[in-house]
Amino acid sequence: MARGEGKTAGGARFGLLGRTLGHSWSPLIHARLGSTPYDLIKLEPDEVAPFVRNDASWRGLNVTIPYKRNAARLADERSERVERLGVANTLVRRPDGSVYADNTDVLGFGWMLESFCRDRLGLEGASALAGADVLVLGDGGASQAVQAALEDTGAHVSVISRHGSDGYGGLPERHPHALLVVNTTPVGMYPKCPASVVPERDLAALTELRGVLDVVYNPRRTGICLAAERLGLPWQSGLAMLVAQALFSSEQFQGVRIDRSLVGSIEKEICDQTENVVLIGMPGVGKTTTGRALAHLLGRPFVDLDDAFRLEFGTSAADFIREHGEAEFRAKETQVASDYGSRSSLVVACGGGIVTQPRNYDLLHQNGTIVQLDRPANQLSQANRPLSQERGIQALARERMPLYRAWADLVLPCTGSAAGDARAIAAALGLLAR
Ligand SMILES: Nc1ncnc2c1ncn2[C@@H]1O[C@H](COP(=O)(O)OP(=O)(O)O)[C@@H](O)[C@H]1O
Ligand SMILES: O=C(O)C1=C[C@@H](OP(=O)(O)O)[C@@H](O)[C@H](O)C1
Ligand SMILES: [Mg+2]
Repeated sequence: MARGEGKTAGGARFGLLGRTLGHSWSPLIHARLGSTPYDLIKLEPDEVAPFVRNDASWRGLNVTIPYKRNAARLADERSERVERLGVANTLVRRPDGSVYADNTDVLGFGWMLESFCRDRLGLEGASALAGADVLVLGDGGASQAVQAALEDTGAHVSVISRHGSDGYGGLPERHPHALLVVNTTPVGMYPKCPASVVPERDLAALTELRGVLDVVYNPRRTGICLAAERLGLPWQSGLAMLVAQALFSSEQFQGVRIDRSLVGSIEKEICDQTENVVLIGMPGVGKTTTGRALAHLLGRPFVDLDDAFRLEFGTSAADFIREHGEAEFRAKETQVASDYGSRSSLVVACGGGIVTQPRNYDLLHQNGTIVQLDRPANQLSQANRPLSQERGIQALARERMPLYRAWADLVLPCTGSAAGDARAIAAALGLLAR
């Protein structure tokens, strides 16, 4: 039996049951909710029934693929939601030893939908969706939970899938009145990101669309969320659903009501921890130096994309440009940006020309807050910067300053010390220890 670490002998015990469990936020979330110790429990199919039925050491379990059906079947009693869907993500061992199954994915999505409708769409709540057209993308397990929560609102739900009668082609023609789109497919999930199952032009053509929800939470902005953001539409990643389902599970594990405002604060804590800070700006402005200082301040890994380029291709960015020209450099620079942009919790310093390629924006913003360092052009270092030397700083600034501005979530006028700039960025992003 390949159990997770931290097993407790005969005591209260919580955990996530699955077959292949990579990194999971659930232990951290449940620690905040009071369900500890919370382990990752990896079992082979033949181990699941004996563990669930006979191992008296666990008190509460979350269950993930591929065991949600087993969980529903193995329970002595099922909630109405589990009876309806045939899948459970929550098991509770009662004092008499019997096992109760619930599905808090439904409740978690319901919570996310309710707060999205209220806080982002300005509606009275999800019940205001009654009669509205909602498109649910995908027809797998997550889709079942989303559909169940939407049914309760009275919305008119259309399930879009590859194999069903209602496919992905021509959505704007078939569903011209869609008000909300919910992605339940794994398309766009790390590491194959950013990606979207619906092209941006089709979202743009849905003229009554008010918002986009995704159940995927890594990266923070999937392809469909990035598209929504560009179209000026409210969007929400699946992190809210993840935290909310954990809260509803934890309530059942402990048999108490838990403060609902914890959903927002835990979600924010995870966002703050995982979102990359990405520095852009003119060559010589101080991205590399300030980036290193910021990483040190925050205790995070630092990646300079020019260093990563040298590691990957065996030559410095400057030498590569001198030898092969700029166009070839840009193609390779995008590969490097794609790799590091999809990771989490990094401080990333870009090369000054990263903004010349529009495709790089989604790669860096999917998981990152973009910060422009700004200082007067006459203060910029030009040493070993072939493009600054050939084209002149003023010409580069004319071309790039509007792009830096358009990409930046935050513009930082440099103060004169890298450590001071690092502190100013951390403070502006709310990342200093509270
Ligand atoms: N805050 C700062 N104040 C003064 N000089 C700085 C500052 N940050 C960086 N420098 C200097 O400016 C030059 C360019 O910095 P660098 O971090 O390589 O910029 P970039 O990565 O944006 O091209 C380096 O010589 C560095 O020591
Ligand atoms: O401005 C540019 O086009 C470049 C800037 C450099 O990075 P810095 O901005 O860190 O100097 C490096 O990526 C390459 O020489 C190209
Ligand atoms: Mg640099």
